[in-house]
Amino acid sequence: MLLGDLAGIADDSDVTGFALDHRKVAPGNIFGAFRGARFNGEDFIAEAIRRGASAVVARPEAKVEGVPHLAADEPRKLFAELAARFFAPYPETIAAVTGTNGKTSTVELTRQLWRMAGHRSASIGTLGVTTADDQVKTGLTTPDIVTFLSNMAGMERMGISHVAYEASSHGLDQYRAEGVPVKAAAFTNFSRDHLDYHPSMDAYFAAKMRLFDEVISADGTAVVWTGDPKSREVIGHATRRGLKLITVGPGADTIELVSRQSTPLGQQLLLRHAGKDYKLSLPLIGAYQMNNVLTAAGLVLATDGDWATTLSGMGRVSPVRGRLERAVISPAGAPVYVDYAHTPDAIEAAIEALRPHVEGRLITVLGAGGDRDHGKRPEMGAAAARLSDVVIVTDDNPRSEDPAAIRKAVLAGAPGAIEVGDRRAAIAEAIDMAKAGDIVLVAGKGHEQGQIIGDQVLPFDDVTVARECAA
Ligand SMILES: CC(=O)N[C@H]1[C@@H](OP(=O)(O)OP(=O)(O)OC[C@H]2O[C@@H](n3ccc(=O)[nH]c3=O)[C@H](O)[C@@H]2O)O[C@H](CO)[C@@H](O)[C@@H]1O[C@H](C)C(=O)N[C@@H](C)C(=O)N[C@H](CCC(=O)O)C(=O)O
Ligand SMILES: Nc1ncnc2c1ncn2[C@@H]1O[C@H](COP(=O)(O)OP(=O)(O)OP(=O)(O)O)[C@@H](O)[C@H]1O
Ligand SMILES: N[C@H](CCC[C@H](N)C(=O)O)C(=O)O
Ligand SMILES: [Mg+2]
Repeated sequence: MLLGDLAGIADDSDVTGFALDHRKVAPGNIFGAFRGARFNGEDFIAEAIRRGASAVVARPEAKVEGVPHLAADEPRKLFAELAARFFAPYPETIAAVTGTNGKTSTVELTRQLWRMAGHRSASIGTLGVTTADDQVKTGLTTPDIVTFLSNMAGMERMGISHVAYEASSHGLDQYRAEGVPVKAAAFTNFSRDHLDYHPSMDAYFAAKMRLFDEVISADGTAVVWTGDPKSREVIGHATRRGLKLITVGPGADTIELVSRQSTPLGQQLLLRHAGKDYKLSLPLIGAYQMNNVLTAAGLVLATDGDWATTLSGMGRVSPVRGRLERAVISPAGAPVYVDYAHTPDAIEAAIEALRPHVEGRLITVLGAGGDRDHGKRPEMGAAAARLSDVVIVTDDNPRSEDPAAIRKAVLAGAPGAIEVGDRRAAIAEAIDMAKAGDIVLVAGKGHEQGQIIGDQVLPFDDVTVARECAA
């Protein structure tokens, strides 16, 4: 039986699919009724059955009448397991990436390195589903489990053999990033974010560690960036699970970063692998991008990649959209960079990446998102104020909140900063004040194509706006 021994389902050939939202139930679907942040899915069970649900996955306490009740204390987990069996098969080589910052970059760079090694590869994450020829948006970093599994299965049918995906802490916590055989899992770093959702930093870290404790296959390989204060703890999780281990970064065993020097267009690295030293010219600026390239290389080695091909690939990677992307050079000659930094640590990383290239002043434009972690706002402001010469605080997706109150919270950490609510006006002001030798950093939105105000999404692209302001 395809779905195994499911109590009460006599013939699972009647199962036509899986639905998480009762409005999407088609006859024969298995409905997952979960208690969420806004709704209790159990309230929609009767309606889902009226629409033809063939069974319902829900907590034992839920009321399910007329169709089999597949009960579990953690129904999202059971639903993921059953859906995973339904949608199989999947691409042969799947890798996952977790960490506070760098997931999108790492999955994208992994996809590129695999492709350069001759594989048909794809990535799933904040940028959507990316293949060599296409990019389709999903709206979330880790899509819902049905979208995730059906995309994975679809890619297998398209002949894609290698997929790297982002496992966000929300995704891991809600069992929406699993069910597929994960051969390798990477950890990038850990710092403050999402404390609106997770009750504490420990809970946030624990959500991420599910990737190593449960999601990755037992015979898989953990790839750990060594330059983070949490790296040792992650290695502990991997070791306890009996995973193979690849470490990359300072003092690492597999790819050791021996030295690094910024150059005008990138960076020169000295790497040590298997006892030998190798020079690498990386065509991307910023230490953080190097971290992500090495982590991606670790994933490629963990999935049977060979060193010579991977090393040569690293020298040819393309920039990741919205990550230290040079949008334009201002009329006065100041480069304007767009970067997706939206955590205190990322603001620091983005500014540090640009600092070696600044002769005059570094002018940072930033805001913080509404309906997200409030505590990170002053910390983001403080990081920007400490490391920049001029800070302009503006709006970044206020969502349902009062934009002025969000700016006030950011300004609390950046007392000398200039406040310009309208994002276009803020970018224009930064570009106008920039002189030759200065650099402008527009942080927070990266690749995003809209400004979310209330429940409206107004078209907005930092790169385009910067070009228009510089014209
Ligand atoms: C807080 C959060 O993560 N919420 C996600 C979660 O929703 P939820 O389970 O809490 O859903 P809910 O709206 O309360 O509804 C509960 C259940 O009732 C069902 N329902 C609801 C209404 C109805 O009429 N009928 C019905 O059946 C829903 O389908 C759901 O199963 O599961 C949904 C489907 O899987 C997600 O769409 C939703 O993402 C919301 C929109 C969101 O904004 N999420 C962000 C915070 C997020 O997940 N971000 C992460 C990290 C970003 C990063 O990379 O840093 C991401 O992975 O994108
Ligand atoms: N390895 C890293 N270390 C520190 N900061 C980083 C690192 N990688 C990326 N960043 C910062 O984080 C920003 C977002 O990068 P990226 O999109 O790759 O991360 P992410 O983990 O996918 O983010 P999200 O949680 O929003 O999906 C970058 O623009 C940069 O400012
Ligand atoms: N995945 C992140 C993206 C944040 C991007 C920033 N522009 C914001 O809106 O805060 C989140 O949903 O928290
Ligand atoms: Mg991402």
